[in-house]
Amino acid sequence: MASSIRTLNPATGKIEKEFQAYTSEEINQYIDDAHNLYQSWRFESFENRKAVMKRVANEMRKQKARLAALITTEMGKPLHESEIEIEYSANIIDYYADNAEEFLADVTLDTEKGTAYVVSEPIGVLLGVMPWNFPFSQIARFAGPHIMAGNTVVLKTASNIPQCGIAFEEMFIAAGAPKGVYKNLLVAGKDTDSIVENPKIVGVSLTGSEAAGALVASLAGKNIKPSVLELGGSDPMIVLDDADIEKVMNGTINGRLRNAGQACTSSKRIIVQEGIYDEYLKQITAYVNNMKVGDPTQADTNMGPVSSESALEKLLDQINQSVEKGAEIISGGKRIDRDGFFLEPTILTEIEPGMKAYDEEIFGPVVCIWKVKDAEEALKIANDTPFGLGASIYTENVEYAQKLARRVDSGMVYVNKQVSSSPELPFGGTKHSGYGRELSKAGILEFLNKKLVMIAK
Ligand SMILES: O=CCCCC(=O)O
Repeated sequence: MASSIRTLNPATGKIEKEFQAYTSEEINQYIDDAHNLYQSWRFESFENRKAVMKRVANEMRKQKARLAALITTEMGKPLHESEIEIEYSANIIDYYADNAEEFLADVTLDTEKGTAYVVSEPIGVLLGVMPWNFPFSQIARFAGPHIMAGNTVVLKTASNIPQCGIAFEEMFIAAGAPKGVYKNLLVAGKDTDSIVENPKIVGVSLTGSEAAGALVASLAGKNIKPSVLELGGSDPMIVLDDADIEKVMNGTINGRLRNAGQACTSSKRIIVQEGIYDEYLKQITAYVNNMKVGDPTQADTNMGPVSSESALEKLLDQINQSVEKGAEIISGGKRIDRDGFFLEPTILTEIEPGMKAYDEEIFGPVVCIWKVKDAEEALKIANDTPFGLGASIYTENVEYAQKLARRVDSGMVYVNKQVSSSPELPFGGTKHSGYGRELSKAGILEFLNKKLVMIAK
């Protein structure tokens, strides 16, 4: 039987490598190793943890070309985007190596009862369940903070990027990290449940679909384990009449078409005020019609394939079903006739509730545009979603943008820029986009025992 853990190059449609899933004995052994190492790692000095993690980040930079090629082969993003992702991943790891000690310093409390302070202690072995769309940076933002905090981690990546998962672990081996601090688990999705339930796993962080998140979080909850969920999104991008069209175009290109639109924080609903609508539609149509879509290893390629045949089929179904119900295709809308899983970059307008383009997350290069009378109508559409990850607002009236930002139901609002991430800025959502935060100081605080020490007077 063919393995479900495999590299299937989405640019060619060819299987390049298959992997055998670990047995449950192997999985348990690796979790035991992580648990055993935790007994000493938890008391390791910040200086020593930092030295290990700095070497991991350096290895990543040294091996950037090989790692970027693996990302592109396994999930299809253009090579130049993969290289940026490797740099970014190394930066995240450096950020926590440099700042963890300060973030986790004891906090003295004001009390008349005596001397009291809170110590931030690690809690044990954490499971990360990470997706394919950013194979390295998603792991970095999990492993970087929590290993620096003194936890140890095991990691399950999506089944379509096994070589990226293995390569991430190789960075730790090359850095001389102690065995057990980081372990990649080659396991199929169905084995995740038993890992969450393993008594030596004390917390889980998942980035992925709503369905996967609900399942993993319910198992974690049943076993009294904390979880962080970073799930889907249908981020609104509100464009007001006085917006700078260049910023709006940059925001659309980087915020909707980068990574072939396969980002949780992609601007999936672009809501444009009527005064700037025609100019925007003209410019975005011209851009989309001139995009170079194709081989992601070529330097001049703007967009590669989507991740899989099933992802492509789902996108085509979402487009076609919406069109049947009255949505209009301004550009694209079809599969590109070549090997691999390529979708024409697509522009859709006239989208109404009841259409998949309105009701569902569109995880691909489909620019969905709404025309609205004013900011109030824009806000109504923006908040009409079960998701609440990010949002962006484009206007030259920054004061007004900040007022609107407080009325958007989301975990992040960017003004005059696409939603993105940065080591020092918190990342996460509300509603069905999940809970908890990654990155920044907030990210390292998720899996800790905040222990009170109180010395009575
Ligand atoms: O799919 C979500 C990944 C977030 C992308 C980013 O880090 O900007």
